Amino acid sequence: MAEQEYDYDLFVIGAGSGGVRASRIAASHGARVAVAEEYRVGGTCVIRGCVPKKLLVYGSHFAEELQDAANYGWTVGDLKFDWPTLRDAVLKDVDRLNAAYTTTLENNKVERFLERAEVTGPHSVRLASGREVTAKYILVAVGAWPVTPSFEGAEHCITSNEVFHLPELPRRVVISGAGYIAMEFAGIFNALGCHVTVVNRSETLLRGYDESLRDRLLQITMARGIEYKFNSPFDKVVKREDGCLEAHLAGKPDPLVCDLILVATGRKPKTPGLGLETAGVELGENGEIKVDDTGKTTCDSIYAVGDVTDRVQLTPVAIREGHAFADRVFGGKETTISYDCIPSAVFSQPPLAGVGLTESQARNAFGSNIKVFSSDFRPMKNIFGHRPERGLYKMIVDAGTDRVLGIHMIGPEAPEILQAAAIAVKAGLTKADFDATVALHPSMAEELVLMR
Ligand SMILES: Cc1cc2nc3c(=O)[nH]c(=O)nc-3n(C[C@H](O)[C@H](O)[C@H](O)COP(=O)(O)OP(=O)(O)OC[C@H]3O[C@@H](n4cnc5c(N)ncnc54)[C@H](O)[C@@H]3O)c2cc1C
Ligand SMILES: NC(=O)c1ccc[n+]([C@@H]2O[C@H](COP(=O)([O-])OP(=O)(O)OC[C@H]3O[C@@H](n4cnc5c(N)ncnc54)[C@H](O)[C@@H]3O)[C@@H](O)[C@H]2O)c1
Repeated sequence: MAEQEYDYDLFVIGAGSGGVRASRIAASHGARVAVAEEYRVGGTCVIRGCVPKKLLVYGSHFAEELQDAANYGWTVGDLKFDWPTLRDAVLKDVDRLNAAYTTTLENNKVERFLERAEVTGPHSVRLASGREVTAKYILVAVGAWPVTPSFEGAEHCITSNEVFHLPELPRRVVISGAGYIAMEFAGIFNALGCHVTVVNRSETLLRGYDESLRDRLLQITMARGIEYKFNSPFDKVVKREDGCLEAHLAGKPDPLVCDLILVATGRKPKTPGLGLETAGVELGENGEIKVDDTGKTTCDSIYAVGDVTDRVQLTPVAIREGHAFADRVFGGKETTISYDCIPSAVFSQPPLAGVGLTESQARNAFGSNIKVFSSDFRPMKNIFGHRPERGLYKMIVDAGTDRVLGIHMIGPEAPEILQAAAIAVKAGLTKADFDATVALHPSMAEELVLMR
């Protein structure tokens, strides 16, 4: 088929973080672009991920601020919290962003199909309406989907897809998993006054983060009232006649009785039923699309970006991959993405953030040739608020070159502070560079330049 015979230069499946960015940039390079979205423009991050989650974190954090306010001379009176008010305000903001993303596509002349699309060949896609369209290139940016392990009664549990729409705030919540979503929602529900039990099949929470920080989070959240059941896979869930749920855990005689069970046990690439086999696109064991360094799949005309490739499931990464794809294929720019030193954070309460190697990763890579600096401090805000909680910052340094290999922190505003510190780690700065920087006082961030 000659190039001009294609309906579009680019057809993007999925208008989420990666797909919207790729569509917009490809269109700005002059490509004729269309995008299909089966749910809502904006994707997981905007509609049911990062953004509404962060707003719930903000909303729930007032509990702590209001408690502390009396120490600062404020009389706040009777405290009341109304879940529907917060929920609806958050959902309204999601609508605003959904409209903003739609406008961006319109302004860039990207044609939108608000329906599901499936691949039918190397250059063709079928829409749910039955219409078949052709494109020189297809970009698969369909993201991932929550995984629910199969156990009896799993249909009574919810996932992060539903958690933003709860009709009422549950009194008792059981959360399955101890990763990002589990720890963030454990913090939100706990701050809003729900009784929270985190149930995990292993004894590790937040795998991949520095061990001492994870341990600190565990201690602080336990003191705040969150309960943990480790090494406890779900056996079954029973819905009682009174509407309550019983979570039966393997090897435990008594079930946990609760009002809501949130399953947060990971997300899997959303490739089932996508028709990728019709174009010879190979998948990996987890259903992820296999891509080369440029995002190209095993079919020359089909590319993939974001969570569907199951590399780093973070919004800024999907956005970079979408941008780089569009620049490379339609803008003639050779852009490569560096996956080194990607900063990340868990918006737990308190939050945790890290960049670069953890202490154990550094020991694996450098043996004993590393130095570990740490600051274990009680933030001024916590002292004044009569909170015993301590922050912990760690810096991992290559003893041979003095280069900072990683920074890891837990404490108030850790993600905000870490973003700036990540620039230094990415740039390869040394511990001496940190030491040479004058502290900004009084701040928590100053601990970064005071570790000796
Ligand atoms: C609760 C939660 C909190 C999160 N918090 C953070 C955070 O704080 N920071 C962070 O960096 N990341 C966070 N993430 C991860 C982040 O949301 C994802 O990494 C990011 O959205 C991935 O972008 P993507 O473009 O790959 O996919 P998505 O944004 O998921 O977009 C894929 C889109 O494709 C659509 N689609 C799927 N199949 C089809 C089809 N066949 N036809 C048409 N459309 C289709 C979907 O409806 C979706 O809109 C969070 C995720 C969750 C679930
Ligand atoms: N702040 C952020 O950046 C942020 C927030 C939320 C989500 N995300 C992204 O979304 C992804 C998905 O989040 P998540 O919390 O669902 O996944 P996760 O990979 O962070 O955690 C999954 C948890 O489920 C447990 N688990 C896995 N399989 C299980 C099984 N069969 N039975 C019982 N437990 C099981 C794991 O031990 C782990 O504790 C994350 O990997 C992350 O990349 C990022």
